[in-house]
Amino acid sequence: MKILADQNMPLVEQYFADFGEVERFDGRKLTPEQLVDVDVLLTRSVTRVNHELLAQANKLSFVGTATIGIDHIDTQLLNNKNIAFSSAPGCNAVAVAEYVISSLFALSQENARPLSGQTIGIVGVGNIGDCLAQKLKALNVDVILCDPIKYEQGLLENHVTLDELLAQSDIVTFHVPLVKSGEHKTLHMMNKARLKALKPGLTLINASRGDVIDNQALLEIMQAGADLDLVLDVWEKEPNILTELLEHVRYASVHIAGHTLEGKARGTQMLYQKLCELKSVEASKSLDDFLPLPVITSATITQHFNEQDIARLVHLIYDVRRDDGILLRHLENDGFDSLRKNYPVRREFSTLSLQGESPQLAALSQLGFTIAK
Ligand SMILES: NC(=O)C1=CN([C@@H]2O[C@H](COP(=O)(O)OP(=O)(O)OC[C@H]3O[C@@H](n4cnc5c(N)ncnc54)[C@H](O)[C@@H]3O)[C@@H](O)[C@H]2O)C=CC1
Ligand SMILES: O=C(O)C(=O)[C@H](O)COP(=O)(O)O
Repeated sequence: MKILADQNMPLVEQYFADFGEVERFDGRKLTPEQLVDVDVLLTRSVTRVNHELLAQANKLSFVGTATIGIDHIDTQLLNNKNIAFSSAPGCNAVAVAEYVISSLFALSQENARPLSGQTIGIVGVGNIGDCLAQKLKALNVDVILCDPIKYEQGLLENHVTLDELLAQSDIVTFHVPLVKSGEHKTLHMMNKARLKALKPGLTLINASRGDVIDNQALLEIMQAGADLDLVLDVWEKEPNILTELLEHVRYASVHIAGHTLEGKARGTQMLYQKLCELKSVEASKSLDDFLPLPVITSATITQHFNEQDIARLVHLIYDVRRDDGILLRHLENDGFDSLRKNYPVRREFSTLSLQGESPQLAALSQLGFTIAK
């Protein structure tokens, strides 16, 4: 069996070598010729799997994307061609939620405004939005949710419309898929009219897909003096982003919100499990076999732990500001993609085991830290 895998997908050899020969490709440069005689194609979000790419795919029986977003895959085409398909739902939900939590604490410190007492609006309450909402409950913030699809399905008790959410929130964070048409279209859901109507001082976070916010309109309102704190991980037209926007963004990163070691590795593992299922083989390998020990494994916390101490603990594991700024300096040539490819190792909160007597342990556990027994 011949397996073709994106070069930015970790642990493919470890998981898939028993199935056959593994070859790597550059996600943005894959050509139809490379798919001749390939049985399994494993992608990330940057490879468009469409009619043109599959023109010479004579043996392809499985396509997997180690992502939750599937806007780069023509799933109808795969279905028509009888090619099995799988994404990796939930693989990076914790990572993205932790990216948001890290951003919230960084802004709270820099703006000298405690998180508790603020209202956070989450748009899209799937794997990520739900995980984030659970973590935020630990921090005494008010959370309001917008997800008309889950609400209509009876899967969400409280739901407000997007416009209600924008009016009521101090911080708004987007976790929707990119949907280009239909009743619940998300393409440019933050259009110029909505952007112009945002209340001064609001924080806008986008770690979903760049096209959810009209980037040109956002630039125009920022240039006109809009008072917004912007946290952008995703951009329209990646990797050729609207560079003028960068100077207006508090924390700018290169579509790495989901890139914890665990998040990326889980994506690979989920595709391995799917292929095992398709081939009726027992899935014997697991993440614990491959993940290295983190640099910091444990910490003791004191009785009088407060919100600022929690912020310090969060930033000990991941401070979003380590990823901000580098984008501006590395934009030339292959800057955006090379920053993604060479992204330094980032671990999840759960890799830190906490001990101590603090009443804050329950909240820290809810945030995702491990509590020592
Ligand atoms: N920046 C990054 O590194 C990452 C970005 N993403 C993006 O985040 C998106 C969300 O990820 P998950 O939560 O795992 O996906 P999910 O599919 O579990 O959840 C998406 C939720 O959005 C809701 N939704 C759809 N249209 C909506 C609308 N018009 N208004 C409000 N809600 C709507 C759906 O009902 C669903 O509950 C992905 O589709 C992907 O594009 C995901 C992972 C990493
Ligand atoms: O899961 C998704 O959807 C994502 O956006 C990924 O976490 C990040 O995308 P790639 O690393 O696959 O480009």
